[in-house]
Amino acid sequence: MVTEATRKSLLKVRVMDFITSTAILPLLFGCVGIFSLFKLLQRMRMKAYLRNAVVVITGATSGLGRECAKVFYTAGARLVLCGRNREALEELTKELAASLATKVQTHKPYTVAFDLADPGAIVAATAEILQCFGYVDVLINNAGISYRGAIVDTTPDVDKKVMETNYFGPVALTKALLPSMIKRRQGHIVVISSIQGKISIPFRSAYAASKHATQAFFDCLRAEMEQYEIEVTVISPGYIHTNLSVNAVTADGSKYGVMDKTTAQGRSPVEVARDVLAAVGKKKKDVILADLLPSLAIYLRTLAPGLFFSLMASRARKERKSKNS
Ligand SMILES: NC(=O)C1=CN([C@@H]2O[C@H](COP(=O)(O)OP(=O)(O)OC[C@H]3O[C@@H](n4cnc5c(N)ncnc54)[C@H](OP(=O)(O)O)[C@@H]3O)[C@@H](O)[C@H]2O)C=CC1
Ligand SMILES: CCCCCCCCCCCCCCCC(=O)OCC(=O)COP(=O)(O)O
Repeated sequence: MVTEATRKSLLKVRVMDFITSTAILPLLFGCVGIFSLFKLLQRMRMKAYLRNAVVVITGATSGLGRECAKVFYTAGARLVLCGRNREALEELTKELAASLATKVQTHKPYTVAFDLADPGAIVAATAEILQCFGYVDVLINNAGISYRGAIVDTTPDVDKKVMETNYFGPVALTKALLPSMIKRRQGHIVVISSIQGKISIPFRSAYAASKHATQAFFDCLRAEMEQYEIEVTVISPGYIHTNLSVNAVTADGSKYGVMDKTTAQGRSPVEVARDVLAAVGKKKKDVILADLLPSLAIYLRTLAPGLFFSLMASRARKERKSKNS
């Protein structure tokens, strides 16, 4: 009598016989080999792309920008670190210079302090960068500010401040660098948007609007720049553990000053910076760096907008209730 165990082991033997007597095994090894080779070539191309590249990073004084500075520095990029706080930029430069030796040659970063809300300062900063380096390979528009407030309470100045920092500033900086990129037929514009560039959640009107505008502008830019071989990467992260909520502006223009639970529980900026490096190295066009729920919410907004709007209205009710209690 044939037992269940014997039947199973007979089946195993037959499957193994089939695999070894046919071309499946060599085919399997072949596929794994080709895949590994592809990955190796991709990594090599990525490293070569960023080594010695002139990379401008805005908002390098803290959070994601600071971590991006570290990973691009380690990759051998020639960095231009931007922010408003000159001392913080100098401190980061010293920290990078003191970091342990890497496999590739590293370069002392150059720093430029300017306010993205000041169009004149953007023009001057761009002239300084181009005079110093001659060209820019990669611009990472990372600097940004968030906001918390109800639309009815929010002053127009607050709406403007958020739009200036998150939208008009990056747009002006990008436009100032584009002519030199077009001339070289080479360059890469990166922008750190947000999941809120794809969906809008209550009490974030100015922030979500600025990020939606960012997504739209840089999508247009990608299409227009294709003829010059200039790359455009839009990166949309979910919550990251930085000071974004602490630095957020409120309805009356004052600083929010609170580390929100969602922010505190967000991804580590170190990990997100690594993902940014990979996205840039692979010349990705549009990247979402978020958990499953925010990613699903983007599909829900497109496929079942009615349901998405109900969920957001209920979120607004809950938030209002918890504020009033
Ligand atoms: N943290 C999060 O949960 C998420 C963040 N993001 C995006 O990531 C980006 C980085 O934010 P994050 O690191 O989290 O926040 P941080 O508040 O830690 O960093 C913001 C950076 O922007 C700079 N900045 C702010 N305003 C200006 C200005 N007017 N001119 C020039 N620089 C300015 C700040 O530099 P300084 O003060 O020196 O000027 C600082 O370096 C932002 O675009 C944000 O929208 C996207 C999704 C989620
Ligand atoms: C098919 C089932 C789909 C279920 C979807 C349910 C809808 C859940 C809503 C989820 C909302 C996620 C919001 C994420 C927001 C976010 O990640 O923002 C990133 C930021 O920029 C953070 O800035 P903030 O200043 O708001 O902290």
